[in-house]
Amino acid sequence: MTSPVIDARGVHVRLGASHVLRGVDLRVDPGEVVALLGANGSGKSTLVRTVVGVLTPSQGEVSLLGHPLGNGVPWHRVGYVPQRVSAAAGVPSTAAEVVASGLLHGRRLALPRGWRDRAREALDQVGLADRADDATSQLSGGQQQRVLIARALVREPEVLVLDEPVAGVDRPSQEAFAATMTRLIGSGLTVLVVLHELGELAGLVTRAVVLRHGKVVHDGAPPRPHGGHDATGHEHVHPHTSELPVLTTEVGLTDGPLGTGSTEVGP
Ligand SMILES: Nc1ncnc2c1ncn2[C@@H]1O[C@H](COP(=O)(O)OP(=O)(O)OP(=O)(O)O)[C@@H](O)[C@H]1O
Repeated sequence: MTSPVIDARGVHVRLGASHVLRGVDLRVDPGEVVALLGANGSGKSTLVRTVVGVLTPSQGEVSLLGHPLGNGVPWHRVGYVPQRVSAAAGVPSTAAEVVASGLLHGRRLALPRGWRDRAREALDQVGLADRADDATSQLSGGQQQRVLIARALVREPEVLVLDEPVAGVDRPSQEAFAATMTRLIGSGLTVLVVLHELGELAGLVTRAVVLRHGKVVHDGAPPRPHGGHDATGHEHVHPHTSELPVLTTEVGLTDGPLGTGSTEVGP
């Protein structure tokens, strides 16, 4: 039997007074592309932050690449793109420098030889090679997000964990990102990705896990795009109504992974 790349069992996470994750099991096998879906506040970010060791479960166990979370995890084989944060915070740095910081891990406190070329190659994968020497503060929010994706890719990870990687990124950049992912997945990359809509990644996702109130309510086939609402170019500008087809009906839920009242879904 294949060893899972990500193996979370019976995970509970409490943040302050909130019991956010309530007994989550999540297994991701090599080569899978698993989308994590769910309404706002259902616990998606909390789960991925727990998987990459940012948060500690109050109960349950998490293994990554066969190692229980802790010092033994080969972090250099793991890429993580957090939910949208500015790549420009703190000390002023160029896009290439931010990307190169992805080459630092564990005890590696000095950049390896050739880091500039590697950073430039990673930036090229997200269509930003020409901005390598620009200060990140001069980049738009969407471009900064692409810098963070490049920072995760520069390690040439075996597993990539992404929290809404294309939120706020324009359609051409989403397409470029999907093309890069297609190539990496073709060469064996394993992916766990939080998404609000499958969008450009729909064709790549092999399985969907839907969270609701901190519990897994679906683990199986990804929802099919329905009525065109997940299609390229669709404008997500209006709220759900009970008559509208939602992703949720595809996965047999009474409430949607995107949540009633979300503005994500429409015909
Ligand atoms: N530091 C914190 N302290 C207390 N509660 C928190 C903290 N961080 C998150 N939460 C709560 O945990 C719940 C889950 O949050 P989380 O960010 O994991 O949801 P999400 O599914 O990723 O949502 P979104 O789609 O909006 O990004 C929310 O109710 C949130 O308010």
